[in-house]
Amino acid sequence: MEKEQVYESITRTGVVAVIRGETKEEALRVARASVAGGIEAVEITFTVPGAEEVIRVLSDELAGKAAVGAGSVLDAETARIAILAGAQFIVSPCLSEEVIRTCNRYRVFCACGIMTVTEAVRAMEAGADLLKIFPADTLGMGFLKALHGPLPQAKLMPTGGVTVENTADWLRAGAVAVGTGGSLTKGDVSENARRFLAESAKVLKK
Ligand SMILES: O=C(O)C(=O)C[C@H](O)[C@H](O)COP(=O)(O)O
Repeated sequence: MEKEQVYESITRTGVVAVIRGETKEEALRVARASVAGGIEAVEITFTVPGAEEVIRVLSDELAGKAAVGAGSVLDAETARIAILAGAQFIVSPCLSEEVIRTCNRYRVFCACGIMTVTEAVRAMEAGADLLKIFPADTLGMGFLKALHGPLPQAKLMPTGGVTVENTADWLRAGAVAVGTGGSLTKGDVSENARRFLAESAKVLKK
């Protein structure tokens, strides 16, 4: 999947599902239910045991329906393992130039965690495709808006503490998408996904 298509998958609905299950089976179930609810980008975190196997299964099964990525990627080695398993995008919670470099070596979309203006600029200079504001609930919407002052070109995806209730506010504040884990994956996942998408549609369809 080309980088542009990944960006489209992430921003069409504006919601990325962050999947952090205790087992492979749970991760598969939650990812499938998220996509059944309309989400088009799922991030399998590397805290899931056997995450690369989950990525391998889903990238095949969900082809044409959703982009399948890897999350909690902390180093180049993990990025390479994820890419070999078929990950179409890589997400790290922190700024790691070696992760960004590895992604670009294989032309794979890279979302990189940032929490300061300096990190945002470094991530863009290193070639990150999307900046993940993390942890978004700690930094707040004011941080996102302030960042867009000197850096209007930055593509921002707040993650951490994003809920159905605040999704539209984050998008209105200027985010191109949000990443959500706990609020999506507890209870009826497909129904939660539909509720998230109803909120993002209020902003994105205008
Ligand atoms: O390191 C990563 O891969 C992360 O994305 C960190 C968190 O798992 C997400 O920020 C989800 O956070 P919640 O939506 O608050 O559950």
